[in-house]
Amino acid sequence: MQTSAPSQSAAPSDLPSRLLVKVCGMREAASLTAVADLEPDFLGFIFAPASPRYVGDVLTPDLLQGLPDRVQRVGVFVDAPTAQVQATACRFGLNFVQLHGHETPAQCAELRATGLRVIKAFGVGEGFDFDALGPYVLHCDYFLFDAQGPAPGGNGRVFDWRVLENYPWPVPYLLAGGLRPEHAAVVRNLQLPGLVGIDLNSGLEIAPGVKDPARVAAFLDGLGRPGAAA
Ligand SMILES: O=C(O)c1ccccc1N[C@@H]1O[C@H](COP(=O)(O)O)[C@@H](O)[C@H]1O
Repeated sequence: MQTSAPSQSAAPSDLPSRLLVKVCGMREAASLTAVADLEPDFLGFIFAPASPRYVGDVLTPDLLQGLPDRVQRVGVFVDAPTAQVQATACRFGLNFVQLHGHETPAQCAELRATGLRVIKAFGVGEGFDFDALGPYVLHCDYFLFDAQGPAPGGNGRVFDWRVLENYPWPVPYLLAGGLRPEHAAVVRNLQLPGLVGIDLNSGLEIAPGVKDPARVAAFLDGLGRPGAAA
């Protein structure tokens, strides 16, 4: 177990026995296949047009439908209308939506009512107000904590993870923000309440949206995940 859950967190039996790994910002077929072979728990696809990792026309539903079922497909959206998120999720067979903008608790609830699972992302800075998360607690499957930066996500910035020592809610969360292979050893030993997984993105790229499978493998190796080979 990678976490020490406080009394208000999910019961230990609800938490995975190892850190979940999401690799985000996948676009083209070659690196998608190579990274999927490394058996991440989630693969993320950016549906925010302003992102350099925007899937655009490069990603086809066929490409996603070819992924193994054990890999959860996550669509990342920034302030997109519910109907658009839902239609995209349906078209690409997404399991999760990651909401990386100013989406409300009501929108999280609406999307969850359609059967999608919801990850709500928050940018963490100094003096982060955990109370602001309260209205989201009943409507999200996971939270995701990322660094604040000029863009809504994908900034490649690491925040001070010690802020999360005071995490007070029962919703499990993923840690994101500028994670690179050299962080793996530290991440592996993090003891933060509620932490169940990590999200890897720009720190593992050859170019925006093109992941380097060797760097992904190196991170998984550093986490001590067996079977992760380049
Ligand atoms: O990656 C992007 O371009 C992006 C754009 C808009 C919203 C979210 C985005 N990515 C998410 O950002 C975090 C942190 O990424 P990084 O490691 O700092 O590059 C991660 O959760 C991505 O899913």
